[in-house]
Amino acid sequence: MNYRDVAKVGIGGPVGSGKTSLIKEIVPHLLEDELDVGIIANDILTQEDAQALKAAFAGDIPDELVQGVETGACPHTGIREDPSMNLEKINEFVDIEPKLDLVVLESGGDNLAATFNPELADYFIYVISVAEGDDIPRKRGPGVVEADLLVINKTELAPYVDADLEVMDRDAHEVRDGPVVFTDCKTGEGIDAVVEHIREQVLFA
Ligand SMILES: Nc1nc2c(ncn2[C@@H]2O[C@H](COP(=O)(O)OP(=O)(O)OP(=O)(O)O)[C@@H](O)[C@H]2O)c(=O)[nH]1
Repeated sequence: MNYRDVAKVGIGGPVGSGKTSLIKEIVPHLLEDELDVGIIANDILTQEDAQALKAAFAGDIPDELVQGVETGACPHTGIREDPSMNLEKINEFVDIEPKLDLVVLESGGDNLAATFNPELADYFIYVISVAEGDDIPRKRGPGVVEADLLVINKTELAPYVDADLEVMDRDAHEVRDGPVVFTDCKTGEGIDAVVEHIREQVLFA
């Protein structure tokens, strides 16, 4: 068995939009489904996201199945043009845990153009934050347009940053055909809907 048999969910989006927080919220639901899950965090030069995720899942996921990939200057390159480092890491995971069901891949901060190579992610979730401004969807970034699922996070911050969620919803549906879910990782709002999409589209497809 190798990485080709393991379901792979890529989570991308601009710096600070809430990718790590989303993983912390969705993975416990997948573990409740008794799935064997691995996590890879692509980061520029540090292991910061990987360390945060290791700490979050200590005792629930073996340490060696929560790993960082240091991509150098541009994480986007690591998930798009040359996914080999990530694919090697997934193969290492499968050697460690042959029953592995799913790998969640986070791509560290990048611009609106970050998308996943189809070989690396069967399902691509793009996370933007309400706090980045309600005009983000209509800028038609490839992540927003092409992702299998668009997650618009930090909804409770909308009143503080003058963001109109209805406008974001309308614009998002105008620029893309796929689903859009609004989430708030602080309260857990919308997390069930994200998990349901993963179950339906990736795990039990
Ligand atoms: N208020 C609020 N804060 C959030 C939410 N989601 C994440 N945050 C906060 O936003 C900050 C960035 O969240 P992360 O999950 O680290 O974002 P990220 O996209 O993984 O960041 P990078 O890996 O640096 O690109 C943290 O301080 C989180 O606590 C949310 O739904 N609401």
